[in-house]
Amino acid sequence: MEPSNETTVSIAHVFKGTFAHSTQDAALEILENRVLGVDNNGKIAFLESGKDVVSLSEKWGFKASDVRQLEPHEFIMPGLVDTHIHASQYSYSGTALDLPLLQWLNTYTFPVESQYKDLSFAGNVYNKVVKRTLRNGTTTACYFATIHTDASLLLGEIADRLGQRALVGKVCMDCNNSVSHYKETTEESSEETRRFIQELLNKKYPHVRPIVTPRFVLSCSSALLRDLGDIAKNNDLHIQSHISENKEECEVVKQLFPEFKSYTDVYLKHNLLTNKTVMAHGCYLSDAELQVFRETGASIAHCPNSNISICSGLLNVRNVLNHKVKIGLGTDVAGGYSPSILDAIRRTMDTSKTLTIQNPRNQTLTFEEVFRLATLGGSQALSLDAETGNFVVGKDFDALLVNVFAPDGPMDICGLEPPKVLLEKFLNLGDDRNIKEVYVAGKRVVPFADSA
Ligand SMILES: Nc1nc2[nH]cnc2c(=O)[nH]1
Ligand SMILES: [Zn+2]
Repeated sequence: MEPSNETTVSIAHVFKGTFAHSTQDAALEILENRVLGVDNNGKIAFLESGKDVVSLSEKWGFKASDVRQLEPHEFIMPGLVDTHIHASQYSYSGTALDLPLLQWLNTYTFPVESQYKDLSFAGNVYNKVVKRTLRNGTTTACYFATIHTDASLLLGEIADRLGQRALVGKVCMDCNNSVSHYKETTEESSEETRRFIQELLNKKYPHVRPIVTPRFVLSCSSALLRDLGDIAKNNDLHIQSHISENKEECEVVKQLFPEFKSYTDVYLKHNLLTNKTVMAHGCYLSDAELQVFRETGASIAHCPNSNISICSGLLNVRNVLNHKVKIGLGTDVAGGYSPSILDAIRRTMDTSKTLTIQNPRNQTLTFEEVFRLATLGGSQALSLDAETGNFVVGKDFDALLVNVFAPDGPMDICGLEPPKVLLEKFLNLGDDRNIKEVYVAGKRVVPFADSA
């Protein structure tokens, strides 16, 4: 399309039909008969009434034939945000769910992760996990890789090449009593983290950034935690780790760090809780700890599949929301067996309903609230909501084009359904067959390019 005379920006895509997204005020806003334009920088240029399409075409310089008219059973929603996923554990997802956390790490996780020293092994799995998550609608992923710097850089390169927005973490750990070859010295871990950050930033990938990644308190010495807190602070970087996932883990943290008020206090005192920190799980955080999250702006990645699959616990999301702590959803592959955030949505509802069964005073989350957690909530939890998360003019267009009744898909048409019903059906019954197209920053990334 030609740039219009009135503006230097040109329009790359125009969609007309139904849009569903969340805002701070509304967990679900359905916009029918709207027209949305995406500019050549991948940003949302306008979102207006469908009646204005002629005047918009004159203003922005696109032709009527450029408008993509959605079918009645199609809609566009924001891309899904996975706030916590171990790319390196994808190879054994769907297996090894018979042990609790600490034994699970020693028996399955550390031996597999140690293999990522081999770049061809790493490249093979990392290609597959990025493609699988993109196909399932994950436009933003916050990844743990392994301790290996070059393999972690390769994950960044693959996310960039396939067009996924990603935070990528080289895992840091200088304590490991069970699989002793899978750890670094304190100096190595800090030095390699610096190299990882520098080399990833030097690539100037537009949508892939480094995230400082102490594995968790039990894998890191106090000296390493302090170094990582300093590195994050000096470079204004994101931070991710795990917290209060499992009762045995919480007990061991208490024994090893008796001088700290709580698990949260250990991270706080090592400068690891900031408004760019995301902590996975948090099943056993006290109200006082949630208050610290609120004060620091740190967020929680809720990983319900993992919490149930390795019998860790049930996070009370309602209580987290009542404390005004930022929260998004995570798959936590491979503690969680599914790479899909649609699955995380369903497990979040199941967990919430389980808590209501246990205590009817626990107010069940609504599907609209969980939709927000999976989209805008995730972007807020990763402090990326200035760029993505919903359809606000000026944000990047990260979106899914959903066809609820895709041929050979999992749902049948039984009548004309309103858009809210179509969305609810997709969230509960849909899968990648319904995700016809995926866009990240205005670029169509699914279906994959022939070269992918
Ligand atoms: N679920 C999960 N919890 C952890 N805590 C420390 N490492 C891990 C991990 O790899 N997975
Ligand atoms: Zn995890």
